Amino acid sequence: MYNPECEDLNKEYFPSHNTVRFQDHQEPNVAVLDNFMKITRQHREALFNQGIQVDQRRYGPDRQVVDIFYSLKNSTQAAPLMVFVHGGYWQMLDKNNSCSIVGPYVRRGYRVAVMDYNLCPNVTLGHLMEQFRDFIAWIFDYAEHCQSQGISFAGHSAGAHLLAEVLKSPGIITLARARMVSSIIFISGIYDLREIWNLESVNPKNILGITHAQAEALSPILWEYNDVDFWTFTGMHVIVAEHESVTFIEQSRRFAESLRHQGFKTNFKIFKKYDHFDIIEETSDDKSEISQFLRSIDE
Ligand SMILES: N[C@@H](CC(=O)c1ccccc1NC=O)C(=O)O
Repeated sequence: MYNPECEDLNKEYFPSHNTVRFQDHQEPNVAVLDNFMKITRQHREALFNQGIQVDQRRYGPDRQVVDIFYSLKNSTQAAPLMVFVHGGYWQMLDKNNSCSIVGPYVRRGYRVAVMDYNLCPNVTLGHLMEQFRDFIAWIFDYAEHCQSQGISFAGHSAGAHLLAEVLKSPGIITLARARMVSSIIFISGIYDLREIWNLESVNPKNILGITHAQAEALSPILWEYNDVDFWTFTGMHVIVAEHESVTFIEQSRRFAESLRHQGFKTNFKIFKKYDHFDIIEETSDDKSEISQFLRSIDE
């Protein structure tokens, strides 16, 4: 249990119920989510008015596609690559809601990959994580083909959970590949599935298709990582917003502790004033706290 004083586990695991914005709305939780959907779509549209190009690639059947954003003006094929993995409890959202981070990185000369993945219940969470490994293999092949100057990964919420796979993919990650990765940014993630696998609000009618044993096996906070020495030069950044539930903040803190304890170079930070949603929305704004932080990682 991450919040010993918790009265309602559903609220702990429903980020929209922990916002302090939209308090003049009848249902702030609905308003914050509607706003997130609207704003993040606008962020994608705005990219095309700034002369940013996109190539669509496929890493598998169905929804397994990646958009690669770049600017013809200020990036070559060998530009550093930022890869973003969206959240939505493995059952909602897509790449079109997930482009807020693109503009600032492209303006700094990066290519940015924003991916879609198959959602539950079309796949089980176990199957989704296998397919995510296919994506990891694909994106490293792509980066090698482009001779990318480096790769960074960022994942939000359930996307941060998926990202932990990068650290645990023997056979895909070689020493040379790990050395290409400058940073992995875990944003407001969920790393322990033991409390949610049978929580009706998060996993209604078990649409994730997991058993208790799988919930444990699919929890990065419980993993023992091999090849930690591959990652000596990679910074792990576990960050979380202030206006999240105690459970979300504690999951991030303990995940960071687990990574650090196992030998990864790990930074943990709570972002004041943000909630689960504007911590992503504001990545579109070069001047925001979160964008300044993301820039500081590269310096
Ligand atoms: N139904 C959830 C939505 C949610 O969890 C969520 C929404 C957008 C991005 C990430 C989310 N959560 C975890 O992946 C809520 O109301 O908080």
